[in-house]
Amino acid sequence: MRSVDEHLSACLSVLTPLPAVEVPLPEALGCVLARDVVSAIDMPRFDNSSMDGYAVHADEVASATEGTPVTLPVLGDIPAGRGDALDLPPGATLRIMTGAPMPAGADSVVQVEWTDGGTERVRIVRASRPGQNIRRAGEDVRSGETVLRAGTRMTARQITLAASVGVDRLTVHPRPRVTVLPSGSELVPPGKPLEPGQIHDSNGYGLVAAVTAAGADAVHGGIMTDTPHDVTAALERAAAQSDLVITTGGVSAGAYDTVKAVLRELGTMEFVQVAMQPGKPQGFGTIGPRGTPLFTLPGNPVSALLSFEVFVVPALRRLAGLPDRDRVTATATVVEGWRSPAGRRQFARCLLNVTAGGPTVKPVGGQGSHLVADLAGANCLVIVPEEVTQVSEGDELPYIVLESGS
Ligand SMILES: Nc1nc2c(c(=O)[nH]1)N[C@H]1C(S)=C(S)[C@@H](COP(=O)(O)OP(=O)(O)OC[C@H]3O[C@@H](n4cnc5c(N)ncnc54)[C@H](O)[C@@H]3O)O[C@H]1N2
Ligand code: MOO
Repeated sequence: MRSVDEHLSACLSVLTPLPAVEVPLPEALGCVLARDVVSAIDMPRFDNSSMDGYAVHADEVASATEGTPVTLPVLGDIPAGRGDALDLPPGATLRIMTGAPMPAGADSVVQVEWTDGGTERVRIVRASRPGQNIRRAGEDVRSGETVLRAGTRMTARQITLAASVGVDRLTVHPRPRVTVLPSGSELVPPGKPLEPGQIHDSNGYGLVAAVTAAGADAVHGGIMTDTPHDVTAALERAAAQSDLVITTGGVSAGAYDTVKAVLRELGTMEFVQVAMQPGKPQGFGTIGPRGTPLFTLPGNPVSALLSFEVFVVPALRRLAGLPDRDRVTATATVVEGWRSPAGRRQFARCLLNVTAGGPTVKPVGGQGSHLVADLAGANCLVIVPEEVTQVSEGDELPYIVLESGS
């Protein structure tokens, strides 16, 4: 059997980031920048007020208190967006709004709460230091500065920055387009009645959700029945339309394991047994004229979703242009033991509890590959090394956090 790490390395070795494309800013969400973003402007663009108030000469209001207010004439208003060059002469104020450009000569802003709010004359009851309530040109970003580096993933924060510096198109690695193809003649979509021997397709729905949660674009390509013609047509269509294809089912030792049979003809595939539990039967390769990567995940729903976490999430990161990442960042103390198969790395569905004494884990019911209710109740996967057959209370084990269900 191949180790988990060997199989992951073999899959990743044929994957490279998707070719860069230029997209409108809103479409860049979730994508990884392929080119640096350089600002052509200072940010703020000009000295401006951070408060609604009055632009003043600080030395003229230095003595202002509730008991000894300073009263000055108000020469006019500067709303945000006013663009004409204004001067503040000595002995006067201009009413100014948040974000409005500072008039030449003024060196401070008194916020309106420290005044009587007058429009002809204003009574100021507190001093304001030089520079107070002024946001300086270029203090955030300098013109010519690289504000976002290639390799950065675009979230709402980076979109805000790009928009602020006026960039409306970005060069990015696109979000991978993924087609999920569940296989099995017993499968019926949820919402449809079940005839004897039939079950609902859960892998198709679960994996589309998992792909989306991983930041890629997913489509359910329809259920493939166990006929070679159906499987061939679905695989060829998916390979032509996608950057990655995921199938489930039909790859172990069954007489009707059609996916495996068809792919032996159609693609450059490797079917292996991986020393893990769940997720032993795995396949990876490329199909179609574009060499579209393809994962054949096992059909058992728990096996399919956990294999996705272990192998497909790193593959999607690679295609999206993100660096490899070790998802194990901590260990937790076991508070209730369980058994693990000899010679296989177990990904045990557990409940993680972060306590004052540190994180603890305990198993959620059974570890069978068909137990989807227990899977839904888990919030982490504890990784039990290949040589361990009994996990005991007090053991310290690494874990992967799953997306929170609460
Ligand atoms: N003789 C052997 N039998 C099996 C072995 C083995 O080594 N020798 N391995 C077992 C393990 S481990 C797994 S995992 C499964 C994987 O089998 P397949 O990938 O070929 O999947 P299927 O046989 O098509 O289905 C397995 C199971 O999962 C259900 N299933 C399939 N697709 C879906 C779906 N979209 N939604 C919900 N449930 C699905 C299917 O009905 C079966 O119950 O093989 C073991 N057998
Ligand atoms: O290895 Mo299978 O994936 O346990 O059920």
